[in-house]
Amino acid sequence: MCQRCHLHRLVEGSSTGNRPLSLSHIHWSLSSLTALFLLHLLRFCFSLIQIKMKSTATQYEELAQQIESILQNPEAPDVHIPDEHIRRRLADGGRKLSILLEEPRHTMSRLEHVHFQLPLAIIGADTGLFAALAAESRSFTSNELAQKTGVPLSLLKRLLRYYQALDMICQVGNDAYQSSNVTQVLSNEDHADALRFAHKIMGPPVFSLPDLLQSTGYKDPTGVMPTALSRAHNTEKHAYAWLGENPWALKLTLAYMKVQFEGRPLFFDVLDFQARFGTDCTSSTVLFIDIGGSTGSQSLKLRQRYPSLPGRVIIQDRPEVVQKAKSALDGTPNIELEVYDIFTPEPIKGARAYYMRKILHSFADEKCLEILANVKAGLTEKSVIMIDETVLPEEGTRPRAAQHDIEVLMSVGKSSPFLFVLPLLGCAKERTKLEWEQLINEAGLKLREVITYDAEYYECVIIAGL
Ligand SMILES: C[S@@+](CC[C@H](N)C(=O)[O-])C[C@H]1O[C@@H](n2cnc3c(N)ncnc32)[C@H](O)[C@@H]1O
Repeated sequence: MCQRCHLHRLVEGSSTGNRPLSLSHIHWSLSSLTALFLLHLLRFCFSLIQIKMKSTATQYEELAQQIESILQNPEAPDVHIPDEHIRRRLADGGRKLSILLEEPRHTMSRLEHVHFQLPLAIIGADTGLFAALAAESRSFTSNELAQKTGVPLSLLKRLLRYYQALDMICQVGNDAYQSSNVTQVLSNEDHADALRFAHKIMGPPVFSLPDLLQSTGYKDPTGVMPTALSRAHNTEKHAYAWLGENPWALKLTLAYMKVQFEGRPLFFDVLDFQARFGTDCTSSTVLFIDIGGSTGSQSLKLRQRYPSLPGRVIIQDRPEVVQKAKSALDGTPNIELEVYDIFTPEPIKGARAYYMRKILHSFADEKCLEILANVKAGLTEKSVIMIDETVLPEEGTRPRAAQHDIEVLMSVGKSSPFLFVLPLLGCAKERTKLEWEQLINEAGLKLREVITYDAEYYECVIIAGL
């Protein structure tokens, strides 16, 4: 008897006065009722899941089609995403989705080969292949490219295969290669130097990091000499002193520093410097001191942004960098250069703004306190210190900032050998808001504001004063 009939009989029997049902019978019948109910519920859920799966599958199919159509015609006007926030959500989502969809073999292949990309990209730059492709918007045959680069066809074809597979160039036909947005980026000489920095300067330390950490029992190596970088380059010097003695490395490092800020917002985009710090200035007012200002990109942009703002703009840096800045800023009016060591008291008093971008992240807390004490010596009531740095979120940091933190972990150490035996005392690092607050308080300064100007990279300007 089916469960439905049994239920019918049960109801019928009790209402017609038939033979009374025993307790065990009733119990069994109730169980059957429950089972029947569950069976129906299960069927219902299953059909819902089927409908849902169908609609989800349709949605995925549609999404895949949309993505494919964007990829087929990346230059189409509707592909341009003017809203930066949406662009970032799509890029982040795409990257995370691609990883989420990986089978184990994909994960392994990605990690096993990720380090091929950098040296291969450098080969494309060194041979002039990327520059040749980027010079014209048409496609090229492999023969044409072999002639332009001087790379034998047999090798070139293998390189071209790799570059198209890794999306560094486009292949638009059997033997037709064209530049893409990535090729354009890689064809620029400053960009190639930044890649050479990542390869020649940061490559050896990062590959030796597992052994180094293992040999020290995974002690925090930041702020400690020797660093992964100093060991890999066989020097006892701090990274900046080593750069001073190696012009080839300084050239690549300056390119890297320059390139990493290209196309990104500046603090002036959210903070009106003139209105905040530039009132009542005369030509003799010291307006802006760019401490560790390198070849002066920020000072230059400040001048361009406020062309009629009077006052002195001064870059202070190490001697070899000031030398480079002289040629980089050749002929730029209204920007002065001064050799200055941040570990000595600031020689210029009463500037409106003492600005430091990407300086303090290279030093351990106690070194930062020395630097801040030196700057503080120059402050008056009207002065501010502007610390332009990454302020790491406590959760969900994007790759770039997290990678940068590892970069400073490998690169910069203390100059005091005494502190080598006290490794936990300090660390050069990207800092969270709390860590910045603690550092500024400890320096005896008042934290006035933390202004985010580049949310994608957590870049902020931290304003402090007396
Ligand atoms: C990471 S770079 C930042 C450069 C520049 N502020 C920018 O954001 O593009 C650090 C700078 O600090 C400078 N620097 C390092 N040690 C220094 C010292 N002891 N005295 C003065 N400048 C120093 C370096 O030469 C370099 O230009």
